Amino acid sequence: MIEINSLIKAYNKEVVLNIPELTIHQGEVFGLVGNNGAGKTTLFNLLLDLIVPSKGFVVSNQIKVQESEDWKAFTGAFIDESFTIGYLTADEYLGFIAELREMNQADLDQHLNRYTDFFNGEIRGKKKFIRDLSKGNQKKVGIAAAMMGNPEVVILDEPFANLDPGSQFKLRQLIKDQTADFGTTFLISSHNLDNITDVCSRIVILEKGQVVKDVPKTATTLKEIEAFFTGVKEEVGFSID
Ligand SMILES: Nc1ncnc2c1ncn2[C@@H]1O[C@H](COP(=O)(O)OP(=O)(O)OP(=O)(O)O)[C@@H](O)[C@H]1O
Repeated sequence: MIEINSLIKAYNKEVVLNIPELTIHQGEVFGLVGNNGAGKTTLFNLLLDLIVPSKGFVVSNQIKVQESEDWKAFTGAFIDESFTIGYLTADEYLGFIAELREMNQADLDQHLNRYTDFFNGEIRGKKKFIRDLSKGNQKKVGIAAAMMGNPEVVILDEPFANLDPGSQFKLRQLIKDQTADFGTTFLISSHNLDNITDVCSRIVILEKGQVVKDVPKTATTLKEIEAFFTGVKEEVGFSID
C-alpha cells in the first residue's frame, strides 16, 4: 500500500503538485492521466525519491521513501532512458538487473520468456548497445527490467508511448498477466486513454498538480475520461464541470 500525505512540490514558489491525501492499495492497477505539465512525472519522481518534496511525504508498505531505501527491494520502475545503461547491450543490462534482484540464470530466462513476443526478436542476443536501439525497443528493455523479480510495486511512466500498436497490445497483456499471477500493484501514466482504461482498475486525473477525478474503472470510464479531455459529452451520466 502506498500512502501520500500532504504532498506538495514547488519550483521557485510555483506549486506543480499538491495532493493532500491519496492511498493506492495492494494489487490496484492505478492509472494516472492528465494534460502535459499536469504533474504525472513529478508524482512518480516523488514516489521514487528522485526529487525532494517541498512538503509532505510518501509511505510505501509502512516505509517512508524519503527516509529509508528499504522500499527499493520491492519496487520496480521505468520512468525514462536514464533508468537503463546506454553503453551496455540489452542482455548485459538485463543480466545486471537480475543480479541486483538476486535471480539466477534460470530465473532470468523464465522472466524473459514472458517477453519473447513483446521483444519481437529485436532485443535478446543482439550486439547493439541500448543507446543504439530504437526508442520503442529501449523502452521495452526498461519495462522488462522494471518487472524483473516480480516486485510488489511497479511504476511505469508512459509505457505505451513509442511502442507500435502490436507492442502496445502485448504490453497490455503483460501487465494483466503480471497482476493476475503476482498481485502486482501498478502505477501507470499514459496519454493513451484506450490503453490506460483497458489495463487499470482505477483512473486518477491530474490537472495543474491536483487530483480532479478519482474513479474506479467501469464500462463507461473510457467515455467519461474522453469527455473530460475533449469537452465532448456523450450520454454517460458524467459531469465535466
Ligand atoms: N526541475 C524543474 N524545474 C522547474 N519546473 C519543473 C521542473 N520539473 C518539472 N517542472 C514543472 O512541473 C510541472 C509538472 O511537470 P511534469 O513533468 O510532472 O508533468 P507531466 O504531467 O508528466 O507532463 P507530460 O504529460 O508533458 O509528460 C511542469 O510545469 C514542469 O515544467
